[in-house]
Amino acid sequence: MSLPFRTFVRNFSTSGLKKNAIKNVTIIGGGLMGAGIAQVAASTGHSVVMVDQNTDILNKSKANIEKSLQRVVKKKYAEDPKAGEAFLSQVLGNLALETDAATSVKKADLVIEAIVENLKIKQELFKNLDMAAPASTIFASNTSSIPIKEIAVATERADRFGGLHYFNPVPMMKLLEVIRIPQTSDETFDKLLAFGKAMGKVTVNCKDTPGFIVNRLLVPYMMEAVRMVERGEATPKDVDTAMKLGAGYPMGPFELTDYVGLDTCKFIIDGWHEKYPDHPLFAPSPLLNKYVAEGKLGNKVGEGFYKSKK
Ligand SMILES: CCCCCCCCCCCCC[C@H](O)CC(=O)SCCNC(=O)CCNC(=O)[C@H](O)C(C)(C)COP(=O)(O)OP(=O)(O)OC[C@H]1O[C@@H](n2cnc3c(N)ncnc32)[C@H](O)[C@@H]1OP(=O)(O)O
Ligand SMILES: NC(=O)c1ccc[n+]([C@@H]2O[C@H](COP(=O)([O-])OP(=O)(O)OC[C@H]3O[C@@H](n4cnc5c(N)ncnc54)[C@H](O)[C@@H]3O)[C@@H](O)[C@H]2O)c1
Repeated sequence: MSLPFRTFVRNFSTSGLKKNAIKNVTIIGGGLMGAGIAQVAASTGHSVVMVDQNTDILNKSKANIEKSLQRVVKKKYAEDPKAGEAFLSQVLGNLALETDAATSVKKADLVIEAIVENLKIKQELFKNLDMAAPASTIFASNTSSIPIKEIAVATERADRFGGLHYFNPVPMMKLLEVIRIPQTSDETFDKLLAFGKAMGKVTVNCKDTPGFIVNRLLVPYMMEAVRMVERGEATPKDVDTAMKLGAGYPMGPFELTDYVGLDTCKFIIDGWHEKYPDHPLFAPSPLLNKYVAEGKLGNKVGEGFYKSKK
């Protein structure tokens, strides 16, 4: 539907930039995903506030961002180290750290939640943010598996709520799944799509169905991998080798689980098992549960199915 001319003109400032474009972004959760989202948003000219529970965690998140940025600079500015330094300081200049979520959203155009994969904790967070953020602020969750509508119900802004599902590692994975619920307004959805593109992502439009698109296909594949090992039919190493050399995947399922985090994987499966108790696919995995119980959560703690290289 084409915009009336006067609306078209109103939406553009004299500089030609879209006047209502998302500029100020708050990321709640500075873990694997939140730090990556903050890094890419700051690298693409957005003003970013990254929030986590304490300054120790935030300092570790920032250190991870700097490590990742060094890898980007080494590749992108190999011929011009000075430009690389300028890029690095510009990106870090776009990034602020905050432990108080309510303060962090005062000027936010968009809030992206990337905290633990737990519905009640996400709902509690958004309920509090709903009271602190301006009415115009859009809320989005980076959840892997929880229905966006079940998170949005904790707020009074379902029309300004959507899903932005990024992929790990965010600086390298081009895809962004943009999810709308029935109440998401066209304006909100358009802004989320435009923001994804402004971050350099290729967006796909998703309905609020279990696993959206990628995880709907990825979870069955990865769960069958772990059942194969539980049945004694193959080792994790051979399954990974087979999928890399036989199917051309950059990582096998067990390497990927270490990369994603065994805790997050367990949260996903436990959530779907609770919702669909009779579905055999989501029956808990004794092997995955054993590793999580032993604290072997993957690369982020140095060991999962494998001991981490780096
Ligand atoms: C099996 C047990 C059962 C488990 C149950 C499962 C149930 C739940 C499962 C669902 C989980 C869903 C999670 C989520 O919702 C959805 C996802 O995110 S799924 C994950 C998607 N991502 C992938 O599949 C990643 C696949 N891997 C890759 O693409 C590549 O391996 C890589 C990560 C890009 C790394 O590249 P490689 O070439 O392999 O290796 P290098 O590490 O040497 O990197 C090369 C080069 O790339 C640049 N680079 C790499 N990483 C970064 C980074 N983080 N930041 C910046 N730059 C990076 C860099 O230039 C590297 O060169 P170097 O610096 O090493 O010189
Ligand atoms: N790990 C992946 O590959 C991946 C990919 C896509 C989406 N996701 C989703 O992203 C979300 C985060 O996953 P992750 O892997 O980054 O987890 P993570 O454990 O690495 O990070 C979660 C962060 O949230 C913080 N946190 C928890 N509760 C908080 C609160 N109330 N306020 C502020 N910060 C809080 C934690 O301190 C931690 O730093 C989950 O919903 C997950 O399903 C994960």
